[in-house]
Amino acid sequence: MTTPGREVLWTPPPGRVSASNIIRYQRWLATEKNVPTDDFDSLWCWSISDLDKFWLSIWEYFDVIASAPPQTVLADPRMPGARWFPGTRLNWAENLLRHVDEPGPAIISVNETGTTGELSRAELVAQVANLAAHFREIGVRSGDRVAAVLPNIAPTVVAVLAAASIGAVWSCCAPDFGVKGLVDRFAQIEPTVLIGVDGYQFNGKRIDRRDVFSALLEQLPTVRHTIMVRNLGLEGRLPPEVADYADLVVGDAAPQYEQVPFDHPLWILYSSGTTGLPKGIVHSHGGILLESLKANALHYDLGPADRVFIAASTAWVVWNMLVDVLAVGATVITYDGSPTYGRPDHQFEVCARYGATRFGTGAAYLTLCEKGGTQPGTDFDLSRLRSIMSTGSPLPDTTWRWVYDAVSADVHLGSDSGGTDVATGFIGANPISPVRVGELQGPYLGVDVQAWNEAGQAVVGEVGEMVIAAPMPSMPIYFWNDPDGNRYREAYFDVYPGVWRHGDWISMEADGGCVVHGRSDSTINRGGVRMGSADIYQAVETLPEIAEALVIGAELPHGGYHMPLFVVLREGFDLDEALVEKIRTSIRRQTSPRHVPDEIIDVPAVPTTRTGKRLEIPVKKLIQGVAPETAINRATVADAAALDWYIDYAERFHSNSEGG
Ligand SMILES: CC(=O)CC(=O)O
Repeated sequence: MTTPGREVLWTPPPGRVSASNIIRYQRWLATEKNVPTDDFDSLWCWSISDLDKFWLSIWEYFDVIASAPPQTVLADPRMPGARWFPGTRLNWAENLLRHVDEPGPAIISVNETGTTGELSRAELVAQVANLAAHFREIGVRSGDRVAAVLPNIAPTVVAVLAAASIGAVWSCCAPDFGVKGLVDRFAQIEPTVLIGVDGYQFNGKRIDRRDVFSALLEQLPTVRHTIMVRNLGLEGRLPPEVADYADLVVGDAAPQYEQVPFDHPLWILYSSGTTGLPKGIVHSHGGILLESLKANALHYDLGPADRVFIAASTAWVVWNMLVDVLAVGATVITYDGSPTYGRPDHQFEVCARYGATRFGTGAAYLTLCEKGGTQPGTDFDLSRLRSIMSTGSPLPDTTWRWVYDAVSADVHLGSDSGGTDVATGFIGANPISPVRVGELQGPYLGVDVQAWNEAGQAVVGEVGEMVIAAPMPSMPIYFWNDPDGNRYREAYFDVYPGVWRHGDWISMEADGGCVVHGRSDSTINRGGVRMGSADIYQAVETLPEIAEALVIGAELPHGGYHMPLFVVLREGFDLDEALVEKIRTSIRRQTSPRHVPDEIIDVPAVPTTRTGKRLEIPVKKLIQGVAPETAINRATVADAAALDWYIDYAERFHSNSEGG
């Protein structure tokens, strides 16, 4: 539901606005390019009205290192297949490692019990150069795939930079993946190098993954070279064919960067793959570089004095976004362990201890801290924290308020929505507009984002399909093993040819902000009224009795419709009549009577992907009678046992409806 005139929670102080990168960029645009803009909205309007000038301005303003300067910006604007900066040659890693003379470390490595080390900027450059020299020595060539199963630790950052520096294509999974999940992804891309880890830690336990590494290797016949990172320092010698990472990053190799075409593949990320084999999403050196310069400097206001902490799994695109902060010279704080180690607000403890100026996390984590009654602003010294990025799912209104009450009254809280598909946001934070409760501050520069009604018209103040009407440089260059581009087209362009449909419901608000209402492909459409699940979660998950919820609407044979709401109760509560009524009332009041579900069911857990997205579509399919093996790929589920309850429920639901 859109609410006009949402309450302003934070207004950036004038001194902070005038010192921001985006204001400096605006001044430069006015004086050097004769493009005067007054505020964020006018800057955004200009950025999408002249994509060529906008993206060229990003290239020039940030002085991209390249061997051939751009002659043309957007050579072909058609989607899919837009062609950016043809003829230029550059390297993403070279541009990320250029800030070697700035003060402060490049990487601070943290695990559950404290710091495990720091890498200076010069050390990072040297380690990357030595690992890259090893890759060259063993015959890895531009375009070869380097696959890694590594946690969020410094060697992972070194390895992605080293692979990219020679033009090899990087692909990483987190070490908590099982063998099947790893094979599903890596067998497709036929890597020549596999980098593994002896183990990782989680909640005080040291988890040995050497068996998984061996089992994976057996199923990847293309791998010619293996490297092990001894993260836990587990006893025992490595088999002779496995190189020890620690030996490969020392030496005196000079940095050397292979300059590649703008659209040369940088890394392969994966779609969630909940209903099929995960799709390999391929991004380019140039696209990711320009996007990270723009987003980190202009939207997140980061520079060399910043320290960015995100305890993201390496399987989540947000980890790639963490590495990308090196593009503006910021320090990366990596984290290996449980994000809630010892106490729910442990991540704030890490922010305080290591002086993070920016903290990125999932909305669900902030809500967990809120529900746990934590007061990080009182318990820890968060005086250096300037901004928080909440992403992954919409942030409930109570959590927006909690951040300002319990974390800091003077922090720039941004809720950002984008995805693996573009390795950035489409809509989210900017440092010069007010922060309003429940609202993303606005579109990202250069992103022609619109909400379309059913007639395909752009609407304001109404819920519509989120579309991106013009290309962005960081859109995928292609999907892996998709020679005719069919899978790419089906993923984004099957509804509106030539226009990217992302699959989210949003509203563009009259005040310039945006609201995300949930996934449009899991839309609840009851009697012709389309509703986003996020509005229902907002009404339900703010109740103290409810820990989490999942709602779906399933079209059934013969025109039937079933809309169950699954709730996980907090300890000490029962789903009695009174609570059922309370939930219904909350939904009715905060949304509308049509949003009230048919049934409210107490469940042990909400199944999610490994990156914490609720599995609405697979659960909907189960309830529509799709066989479990078709409805869901279990290897992609964070806790496969959580799903079994829904499989049983769907069976019971079907036998009851057949019987009745
Ligand atoms: C930036 C994002 O939107 C990250 C995500 O896909 O969760």
